[in-house]
Amino acid sequence: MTYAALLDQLRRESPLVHCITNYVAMNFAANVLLAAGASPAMVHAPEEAGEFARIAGAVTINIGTLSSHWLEGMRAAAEAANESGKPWVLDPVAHFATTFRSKAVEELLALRPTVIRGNASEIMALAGNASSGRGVDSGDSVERAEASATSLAQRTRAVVAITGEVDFVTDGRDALRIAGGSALMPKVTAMGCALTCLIGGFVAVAPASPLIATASALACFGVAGSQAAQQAAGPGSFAWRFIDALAALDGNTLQAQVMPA
Ligand SMILES: Nc1ncnc2c1ncn2[C@@H]1O[C@H](COP(=O)(O)OP(=O)(O)O)[C@@H](O)[C@H]1O
Ligand SMILES: Cc1ncsc1CCOP(=O)(O)O
Ligand SMILES: [Mg+2]
Repeated sequence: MTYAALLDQLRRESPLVHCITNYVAMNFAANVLLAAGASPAMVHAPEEAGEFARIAGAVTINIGTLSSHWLEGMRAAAEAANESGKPWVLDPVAHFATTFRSKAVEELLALRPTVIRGNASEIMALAGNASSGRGVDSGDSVERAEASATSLAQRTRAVVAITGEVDFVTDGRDALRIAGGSALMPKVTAMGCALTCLIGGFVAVAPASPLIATASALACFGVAGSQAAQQAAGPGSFAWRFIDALAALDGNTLQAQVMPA
């Protein structure tokens, strides 16, 4: 299965991706999924999140703007995804910052996500190691977090992706690095959150290959990010150029971004 073939499949099947993401990210993440070829739905109410998860191809859960009410919706969606055999992706935004967040993430981890995607500080802290994260932005390098990702993947049996200058993804045994992107990406809010939603799109079309599916989403961001940065005057024009670049992405460019770690 090539990365190009997976992108083709995503565009052809346009999977319904049930996203529980934060208020900051909702609009941008939905536009990222549409540009890539998937069909996003932002649904977080506990009254309907479980029911919706059953009709989606995958679920993504992001704790960026958490409240008790949202957490109830997250639990319902993750449980329904598990019961109906759908993959789900966890984005533990700034989970180390408060007791409420860290307890919520512990609870969600116990529901066995298929993929976990975070920045280096988030993944180091999730593996129980000291990190220099402050709020939603990373204070650590991907390289420093790689051992944490491997141990977290082995403990949780999830695929774990760390994003940053060069991304790293592992299932606890095999590992890949994904190059590309731009230093403008951490200057645009919700880039990481939107990427988590796109991972949901790829695992929806390749649920049996979560490592390759996750690497495909990371490679899409790598290529589109490098292309958008060539013409961008700053973070504002980068953001809309990035959406355009994703929509125009040539799948044959993806393979060159990925190397074995
Ligand atoms: N310095 C960088 N150079 C190239 N790409 C980057 C850089 N920092 C982040 N990215 C890319 O930005 C996207 C979001 O990652 P990141 O900023 O780590 O997430 P988060 O917003 O969760 O902290 C990923 O595709 C990642 O590869
Ligand atoms: C600024 C902010 N505050 C709470 S969630 C959020 C968005 C963070 O997005 P990302 O982690 O993708 O940069
Ligand atoms: Mg960010």
